Amino acid sequence: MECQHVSYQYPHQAAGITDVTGTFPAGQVTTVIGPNGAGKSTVLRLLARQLPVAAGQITLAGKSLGQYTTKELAQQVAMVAQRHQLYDDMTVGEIVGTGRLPYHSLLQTVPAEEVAPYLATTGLTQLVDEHIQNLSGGQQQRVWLAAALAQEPAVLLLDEPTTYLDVHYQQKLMQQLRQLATTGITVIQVLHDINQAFRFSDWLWLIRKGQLVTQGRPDDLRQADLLAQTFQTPIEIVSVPRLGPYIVQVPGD
Ligand SMILES: Nc1ncnc2c1ncn2[C@@H]1O[C@H](COP(=O)(O)OP(=O)(O)OP(=O)(O)O)[C@@H](O)[C@H]1O
Repeated sequence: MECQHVSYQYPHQAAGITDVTGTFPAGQVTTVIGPNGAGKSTVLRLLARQLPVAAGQITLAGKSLGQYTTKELAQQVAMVAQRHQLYDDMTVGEIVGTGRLPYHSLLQTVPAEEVAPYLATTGLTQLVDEHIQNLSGGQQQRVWLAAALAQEPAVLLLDEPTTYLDVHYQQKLMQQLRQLATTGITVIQVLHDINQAFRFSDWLWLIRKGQLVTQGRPDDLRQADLLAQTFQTPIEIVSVPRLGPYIVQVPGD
């Protein structure tokens, strides 16, 4: 997936993103990082075509995103959003089944066996008949992930997917996303934990004030000055035994 000179402004707002050109390498995990309000979620929403590009273009497999039909796009791109509508009266199995809808006609019900593998990979098999409102925030987050995986997308977008997860599931999710990428899925996520971003990504986007500061491999972008400038806070890179380089925020003068 690629952005070429992409701009977007929210109606009646100065905010948005400006002239963003960059790539999301296929079959790799790209993480978008940057301060609050930098435009990270806006980028994801443009990639999911939830917002229209105002200038420039986004391409997927060489074809402009605007040229995909809604159904084609739903088969190609899945999004795990930051906030979700809650379907209180739906069970876990039913919600995960919604991910299969782009592959069925409207009147068809989704067979349970189609949903089972995605429940299994997200550890939800035992909760299949549970109503979503009875689940914890972290369990609900896994339901949305399972629904997105059930879409069998070429591109998986995740906006702060670790927010409701405890450290165990955060780690598990990061490993799972890497595993998914090895199967050819292009993973694009927004994370706030910089160290997690550097550790579990193949490619990074640094965004600030609606602009792409730079993109590159984690090893090339692990520079204290660059990160300090992007986040406007003093940063040092220290070495932690068994973990390697670790980015820490240090008190300013
Ligand atoms: N629906 C909206 N209408 C108007 N302005 C918006 C809307 N959504 C976001 N913005 C503005 O656009 C800018 C970028 O927002 P965005 O949510 O993309 O940032 P972000 O980097 O994801 O932030 P955060 O880290 O806080 O989630 C911000 O200034 C925000 O106030």
